[in-house]
Amino acid sequence: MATSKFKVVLVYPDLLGTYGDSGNAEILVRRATLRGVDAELRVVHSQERLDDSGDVYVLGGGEDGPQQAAVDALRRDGVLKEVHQQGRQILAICAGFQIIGESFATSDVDNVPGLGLIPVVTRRGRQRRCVGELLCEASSELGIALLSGYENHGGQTEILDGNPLGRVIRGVGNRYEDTQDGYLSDNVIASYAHGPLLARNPALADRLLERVHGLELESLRRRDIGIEAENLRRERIKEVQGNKGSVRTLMRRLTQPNSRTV
Ligand SMILES: NC(=O)CC[C@H](N)C(=O)O
Repeated sequence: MATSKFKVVLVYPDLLGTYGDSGNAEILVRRATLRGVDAELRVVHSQERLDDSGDVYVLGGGEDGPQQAAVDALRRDGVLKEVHQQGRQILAICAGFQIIGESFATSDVDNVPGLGLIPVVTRRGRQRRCVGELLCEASSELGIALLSGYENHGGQTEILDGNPLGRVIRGVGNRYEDTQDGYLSDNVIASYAHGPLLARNPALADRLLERVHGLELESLRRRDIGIEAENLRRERIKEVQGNKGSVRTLMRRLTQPNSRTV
């Protein structure tokens, strides 16, 4: 860990906080605390210098204007790039995902330089916006069967090198041309899924915590978690399945023993 206390840094919630994405940071702190970890949430607004002693940096979604303001401020600040190079963990949703890539488009500008932390480019979509429930099969290395979320974006993201977070079962994800959502590397988890993503998929929060160097986690007892998170997850997955496909097949995958979902 960067210091003796586990620290989650919520990056610019004044600009990047659509659909309750700031909740991802709260969930990380909560699930660490439940395991006896001394954890702290540090909220940094866009007028402040970014805290460079975080273990996880959380970026949410945003409309085009705030997204442009956020990338300008983050470039000037320089800390996110530094901590990424040092291997600290980053969770980036939607606009946050686009910002950490090589470039993205807004409704006014075709090619806004991103921070260049991950090799993805986002172009303006020519088809309708991607709006609605998003359901993905998670990358097998995560040991989670399904990821549930909600997407609302115009940008279309192409991965130039590396792997997505998941394969899209329902919805669009990165772009219409393929069935990928997000990006996964040793220290980046990115996705188009709001929800917030970690509220709908607490097992992903745990995988992220497990990636933090030096963080010792006691196992989480079921009674500490409550059944709300599981119910929310099931309800959203069932909702998607109401439109198309077999509920039974998906529910079986959701509850399969090796899925490690909680
Ligand atoms: N929900 C979002 O974060 C939207 C991201 C970006 N402004 C787009 O429309 O593609």
